[in-house]
Amino acid sequence: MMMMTTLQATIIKDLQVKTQIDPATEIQQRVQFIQEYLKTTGMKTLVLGISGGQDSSLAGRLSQLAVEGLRQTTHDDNYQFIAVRLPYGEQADESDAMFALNEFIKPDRMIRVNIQPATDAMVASLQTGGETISDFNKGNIKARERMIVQYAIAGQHQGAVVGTDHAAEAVTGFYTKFGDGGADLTPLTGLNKRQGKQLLTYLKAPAKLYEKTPTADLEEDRPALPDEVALGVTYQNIDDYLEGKNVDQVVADKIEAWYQKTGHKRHLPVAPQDEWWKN
Ligand SMILES: NC(=O)c1ccc[n+]([C@@H]2O[C@H](COP(=O)([O-])OP(=O)(O)OC[C@H]3O[C@@H](n4cnc5c(N)ncnc54)[C@H](O)[C@@H]3O)[C@@H](O)[C@H]2O)c1
Ligand SMILES: Nc1ncnc2c1ncn2[C@@H]1O[C@H](COP(=O)(O)O)[C@@H](O)[C@H]1O
Ligand SMILES: O=P(O)(O)OP(=O)(O)O
Ligand SMILES: [Mg+2]
Repeated sequence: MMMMTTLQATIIKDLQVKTQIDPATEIQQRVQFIQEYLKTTGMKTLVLGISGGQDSSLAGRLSQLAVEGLRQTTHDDNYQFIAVRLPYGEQADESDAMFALNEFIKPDRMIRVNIQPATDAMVASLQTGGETISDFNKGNIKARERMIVQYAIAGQHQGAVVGTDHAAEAVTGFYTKFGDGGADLTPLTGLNKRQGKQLLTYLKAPAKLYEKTPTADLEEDRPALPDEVALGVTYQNIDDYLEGKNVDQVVADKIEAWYQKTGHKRHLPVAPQDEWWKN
């Protein structure tokens, strides 16, 4: 076991993680944040891809609660949440996504777009141009196609794209840059994975939504690859680390290596005047 290091303390501060949370307060503040963002920007809708996983279930429900509250206080029915199903062809766990939508999120509207034709066309065009795309890299194209669809829908409906990034993903940079990392607002920022579960429990989400194994499910060679296998550390490890608890040195080293390697994802593109990347 190691004691908390300076780097661990810096990461916790940078990612704005609280050691302990009050779920009711977190939900109220995060819903209020979404509402203030819409009112201040003049945007009317929220757009978010729903995979059937924990994070989009939580961000989706908070989005729906936010627009319902706005409709009540402003009497403006243009405030709407648009949930988007974005399968690549037939999604193996499609029933989980529909369960999340119908039994918990209950969005105003649902749109389904199959990202397979666009993804495959891009890979084929790259092949024609002389670039053979690996299965892993194709996975990132899928995540970016999902981003394109969400922005296309947002563009049609005065919408803002909601991102599902949170501290337990941000610390390892475990998302596709400008793919699922591309969004207008991220209401889950600062939460770790178990705090997300606490919020879902408070919201009376069916347990299977937060007991599901987290996966990006982007690779065809390794379908439904658990995030924890890809990362080499568990979310329990990551959550403990982010709460300032003692974790094994080997675990801390792995988390910190991911953090250092993915700093570029937590910043805007680098300009000549920037210094942060030299650290
Ligand atoms: N669970 C999830 O949330 C989720 C979702 C999607 C992807 N993923 C995972 O996230 C990872 C995404 O893959 P990735 O990180 O290889 O691809 P990425 O496209 O997100 O990031 C790599 C790209 O970032 C740029 N880059 C790399 N190093 C840089 C640096 N030092 N400075 C500036 N730019 C730099 C380069 O353009 C490089 O191609 C994969 O492991 C994937 O499975 C997880
Ligand atoms: N199959 C999917 N349909 C809709 N939206 C999806 C799908 N897969 C991923 N998403 C969105 O991307 C983020 C990130 O997913 P990770 O599992 O964390 O990689 C997810 O929250 C959805 O908004
Ligand atoms: O982003 P999601 O909803 O797919 O959740 P998870 O990361 O747990 O798969
Ligand atoms: Mg997922």
